[in-house]
Amino acid sequence: MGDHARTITFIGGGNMAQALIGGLIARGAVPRSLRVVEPNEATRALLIERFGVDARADAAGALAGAAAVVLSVKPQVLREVALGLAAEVGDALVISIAAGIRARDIARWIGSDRVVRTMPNTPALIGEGITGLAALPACTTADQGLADELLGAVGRTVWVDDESKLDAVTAISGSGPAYVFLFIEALEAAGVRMGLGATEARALAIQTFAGGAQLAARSDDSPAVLREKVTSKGGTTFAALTTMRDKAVPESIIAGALAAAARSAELGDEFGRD
Ligand SMILES: NC(=O)C1=CN([C@@H]2O[C@H](COP(=O)(O)OP(=O)(O)OC[C@H]3O[C@@H](n4cnc5c(N)ncnc54)[C@H](OP(=O)(O)O)[C@@H]3O)[C@@H](O)[C@H]2O)C=CC1
Ligand SMILES: O=C(O)[C@@H]1CCC=N1
Repeated sequence: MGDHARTITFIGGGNMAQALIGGLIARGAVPRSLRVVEPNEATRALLIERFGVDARADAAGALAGAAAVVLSVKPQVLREVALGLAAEVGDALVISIAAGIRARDIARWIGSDRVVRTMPNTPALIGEGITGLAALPACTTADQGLADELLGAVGRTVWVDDESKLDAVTAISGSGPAYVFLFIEALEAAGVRMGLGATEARALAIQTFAGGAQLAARSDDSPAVLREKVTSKGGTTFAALTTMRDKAVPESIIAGALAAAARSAELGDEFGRD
């Protein structure tokens, strides 16, 4: 971040807030310039010990002088949290990372139209995140720049032209790390079943994912062409892919992602509006 002393207040210090905070500090943010309002005492202790941030139980005064407030609580409690911040928000830009909840609902609750809705992911912790963002029209160029800088410090940023597309972003990259971990877990289990040690099976699976992803990112070939280059005629990969197709693996992945997007929209209906 350019201005290392700028105050950013997180409301909710759970898994995703910790990934963002860890990533921001690794990129040079001053720990004490990050405030976190977190009701859970054990989580507060962890935030202080691990990151050295200003963790507190009470939101009163926590937004004083803050450039932005990052709403990082579960969608189910966002309405209550935002209503409670209406008297505190002042000039702070409102950035939500909550799945599903629409920016206009947050704006109504918190009493500010300067709301940026975002969908980051946990690889932010190691600076390898990717975040989808959409801003309400009242946001200035500077507001969008601040949100981009904040989330861009922990990975890539992708602005979408229509906020509803964030449901799809959630299904691909927000929830996506969990699909990757599931795949790694399954490959590790397969390796163990074939007699490899768990440690070596995991190392093989993880490096294969990392190497495959990097190759896909850097190569001029499409993922489909790269896949064909692994698949020798009558060989082992062909045997694997035929079995995976028989078991509808590609369709299952697509169906899973569609379910995530549907749940995102549903969260907006269920816990948004009023
Ligand atoms: N995890 C992920 O990969 C991603 C999550 N998100 C979004 O981030 C948000 C948080 O998710 P996640 O970090 O996984 O969830 P967590 O449950 O880990 O974190 C939420 C934290 O907020 C605390 N909290 C509850 N009520 C309040 C309150 N009134 N004021 C302040 N803090 C409160 C919770 O405490 P307690 O546990 O005691 O209730 C908890 O520590 C969600 O909206 C989710 O959709 C977005 C992208 C990716
Ligand atoms: O599972 C969830 O609802 C959140 C949003 C994206 C990742 N985790």
